[in-house]
Amino acid sequence: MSGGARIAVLGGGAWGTALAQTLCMAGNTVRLWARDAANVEAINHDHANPRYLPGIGLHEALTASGDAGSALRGVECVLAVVPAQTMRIVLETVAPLLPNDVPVVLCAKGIEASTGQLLSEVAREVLPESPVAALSGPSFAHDVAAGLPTAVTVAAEDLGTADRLATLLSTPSLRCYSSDDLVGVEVGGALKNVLAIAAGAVAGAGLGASAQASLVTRGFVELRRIAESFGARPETLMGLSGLGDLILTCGSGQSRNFSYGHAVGRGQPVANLPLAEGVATAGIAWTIAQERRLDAPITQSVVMLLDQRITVREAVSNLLARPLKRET
Ligand SMILES: NC(=O)C1=CN([C@@H]2O[C@H](COP(=O)(O)OP(=O)(O)OC[C@H]3O[C@@H](n4cnc5c(N)ncnc54)[C@H](OP(=O)(O)O)[C@@H]3O)[C@@H](O)[C@H]2O)C=CC1
Ligand SMILES: O=C(CO)COP(=O)(O)O
Repeated sequence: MSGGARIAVLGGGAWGTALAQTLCMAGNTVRLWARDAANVEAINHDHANPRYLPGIGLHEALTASGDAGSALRGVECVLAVVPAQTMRIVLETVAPLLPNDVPVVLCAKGIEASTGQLLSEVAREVLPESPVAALSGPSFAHDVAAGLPTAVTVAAEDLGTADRLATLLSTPSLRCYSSDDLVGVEVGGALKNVLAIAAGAVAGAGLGASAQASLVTRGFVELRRIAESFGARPETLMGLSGLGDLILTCGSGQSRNFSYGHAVGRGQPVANLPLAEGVATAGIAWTIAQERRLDAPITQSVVMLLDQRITVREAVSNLLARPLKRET
């Protein structure tokens, strides 16, 4: 169990603040780095992050800084909690400030759209000397920040590293399981966001709970197909970071990806909706599926929907009209 460690969190959004909060509540010293001065000010002086975590009072020991060097000084672990598409630039910013042996735990869920790289591959390129891990699983920031019970997986290629980090990052309300299937944990977390958009779109279009359940189930088949092509283990995909997170995000309006899809399904404007990681991941997931000749019609439908090449009803009609096949 966590307690007494110095930990840095990169990113002052909902998830970074929530993780910092639970780690502080467990007795750790957590310093959060955020680029937005108003955010830093609100965390330090009002013990709040009203933009990203409205209604949550933050622990008084949680401090923030706009200076990455100060946030990283003397830490034994770094949590990287910025959107997937900005992970590379943030890691590049902190690279000169980070001692080699300090592990970096990637907490974002996505695939880098410009390269098709997993975030662990990005991290290894930018921080070749740092141990890299990922934290993923069914966990809404608001729930974690409020101290509600949550379980996630912490994965690293070296099981000893994963075990140590799972111990370091577990708190009385956040239970961390360890795994050495880093790729499996990462890909499951990234792809479930694409499926959450699909589930939200079906719900928003009013196509019924049966359609939603079928879509999520067949979407999970695609997730497994694509993830296994990366070398993910089936049991990882059946765990917290795969099926667990799929159940959470494909069935709750609390999910930003589901909400994004819901707005698309209702024909509402999406321009001002909060971050939906699945938007960036959908295109690259479909590209990867095509390159590897993997059947992924739901992923393809999400891409076409987001490009406004098809409506939700047309997408679902097309899926239903595919040649009948055995359930594999
Ligand atoms: N929210 C949740 O419930 C969960 C989120 N996640 C994952 O965590 C990741 C982050 O999500 P979340 O915290 O919710 O996102 P938010 O949109 O709440 O916050 C994103 C944060 O990242 C910062 N940021 C963005 N770009 C940069 C940059 N180039 N340099 C420095 N900081 C930057 C933003 O700063 P600024 O305010 O200045 O723009 C903001 O503080 C995502 O991959 C998400 O899928 C995982 C589990 C749960
Ligand atoms: O990943 C999450 C919960 O596990 C958060 O999902 P959203 O980004 O869709 O809100």
